[in-house]
Amino acid sequence: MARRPLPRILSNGSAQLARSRELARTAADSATDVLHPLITITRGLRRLASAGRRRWVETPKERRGALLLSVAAVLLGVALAPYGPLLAVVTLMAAAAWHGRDRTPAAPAGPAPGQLQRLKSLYEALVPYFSAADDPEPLYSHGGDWGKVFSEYEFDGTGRLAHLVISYPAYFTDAEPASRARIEHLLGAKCGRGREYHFGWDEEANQLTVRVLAPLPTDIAAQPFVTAPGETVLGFTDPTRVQRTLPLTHGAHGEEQRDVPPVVWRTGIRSTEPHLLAVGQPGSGTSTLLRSIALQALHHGDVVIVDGGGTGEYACLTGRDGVLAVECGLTGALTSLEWAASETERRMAAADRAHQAGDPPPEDTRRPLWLLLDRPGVFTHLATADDRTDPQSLLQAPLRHGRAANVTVVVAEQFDSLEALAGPVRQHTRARVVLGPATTEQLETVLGAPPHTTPVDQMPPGRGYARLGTGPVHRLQVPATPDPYDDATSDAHRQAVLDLLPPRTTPADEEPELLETAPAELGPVPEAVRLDKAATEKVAAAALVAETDASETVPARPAPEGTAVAESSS
Ligand SMILES: Nc1ncnc2c1ncn2[C@@H]1O[C@H](COP(=O)(O)OP(=O)(O)OP(=O)(O)O)[C@@H](O)[C@H]1O
Repeated sequence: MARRPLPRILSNGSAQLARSRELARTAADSATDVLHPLITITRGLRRLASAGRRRWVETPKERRGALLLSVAAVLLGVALAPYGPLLAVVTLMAAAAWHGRDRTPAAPAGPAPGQLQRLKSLYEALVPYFSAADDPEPLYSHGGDWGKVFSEYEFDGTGRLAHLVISYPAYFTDAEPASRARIEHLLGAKCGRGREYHFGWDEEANQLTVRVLAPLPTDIAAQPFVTAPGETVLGFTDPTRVQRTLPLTHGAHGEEQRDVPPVVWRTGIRSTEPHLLAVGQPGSGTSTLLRSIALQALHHGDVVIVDGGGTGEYACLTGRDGVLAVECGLTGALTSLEWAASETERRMAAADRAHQAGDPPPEDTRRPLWLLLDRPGVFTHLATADDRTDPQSLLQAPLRHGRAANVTVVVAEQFDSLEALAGPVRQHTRARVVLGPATTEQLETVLGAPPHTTPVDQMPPGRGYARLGTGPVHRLQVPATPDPYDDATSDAHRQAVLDLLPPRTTPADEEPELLETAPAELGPVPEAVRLDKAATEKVAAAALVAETDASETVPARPAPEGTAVAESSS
């Protein structure tokens, strides 16, 4: 069947439309030019008329007669004088043209004097970095033309630069992090401290775009986030790199709503960063991050918490549905992690058997299990002193096989104990978070790349950076998820956390005896899934390992020690 051509209006309609639009615009511009004097005179007449009306209204009633008489006398004089009416019309038109002129002040043609001074001094500061002695046509030279290199600039209400596009010579080594860092440091200082700047290097066009970033919101408290299973919200960031937004409530009583771009971490079978490491100075908010992750994880999975800090920051989770253990001592930590290691192996073996039989993985291998370790370095030191097993050595199986077995490991550690982290922990935690104040070197060591933003002078708690695998470095603000048992916690935040806690399944006073059982929906609790501090699980796990011959599913190959953190995340 022959194809019929489209009607001309459809085939080249958009070109015609554009042409007609252009014609209409030209006609409108010409008409405005021609009619401009008429428009001015009309506007002037209107202004004169309203001035006359105002004068009439302001004149006291007893004097209005005299005023009317004098106007009539003037009109009569004009009418009788030779060329009077003509002269009167010309005078009126001239007065209307004068009063009708456009009085909006013309926009300044360039920067204001203060702004000009800022641009000039910024240009001068960049000269040593962007010039070379043997450059025959230097783009930057002392006393040179700043207009050639600052193609766009914008100032904020306080007169400080808010946006700037800088051209630089092609020979500048913009691929070298050290060269970039020098320029970014200089611009951060010259454009005004106390703000965060984003630097966009366009290596192809030899252009650097500097943007001032708004502070991240600190008023977002813990709340149910609209995410899919397997997604965890680490915190919030700015919209420059993240397209997705989450609808959130905020404000003192959660009365306001807004959409905020989140940093979402995906875990489970398809995750490329199945485990996370969070690092910070003391008090930077890493425990809060772990609490926030635990509350989200409990929607779909079970959680084991090992708290090396020992300050009881996770007490609110003890005995809750899905919380298998909250351990603050070395013995308990070892017991729980031994169980977690054997549970990982059990899941692997069960899934393997199902694969070989051509069946889907059994239900009890699919429920996510989360191992949250806060400051495991403390237990490592204790174990070394007492010549006992390092709890971190028990993480090998969960770290190596966690993705397939639906076991996720999250470790929080302080900067000064980073060397206490075992090799496998550094190697397998490819999702990274740094909270609180940190030097560029520290950020690079943990994240594997420097952030494209300048550091903040005053870091609020829970502020930092996140990087998932080899992705971009995001600014991060963790939602406020404080310990509800802390006296310093505000009522609104306490209530927000309490609302998210699952119901208690174990009376608190039974905790020391029996920590937790597996959730009811898994059916009868298999021996290996019971976490009983009286060491029942050790026996059960040992029996299970013997039964499934774990050496087949979990290679006993020791993890490479001493892997640099930077290497593992880049
Ligand atoms: N995202 C956040 N929003 C608001 N406040 C926070 C946030 N994160 C932490 N804080 C507050 O900062 C303080 C320290 O937090 P947190 O205990 O989590 O820090 P930490 O890094 O675990 O320190 P430490 O190991 O010394 O306990 C707490 O008072 C906490 O409420």
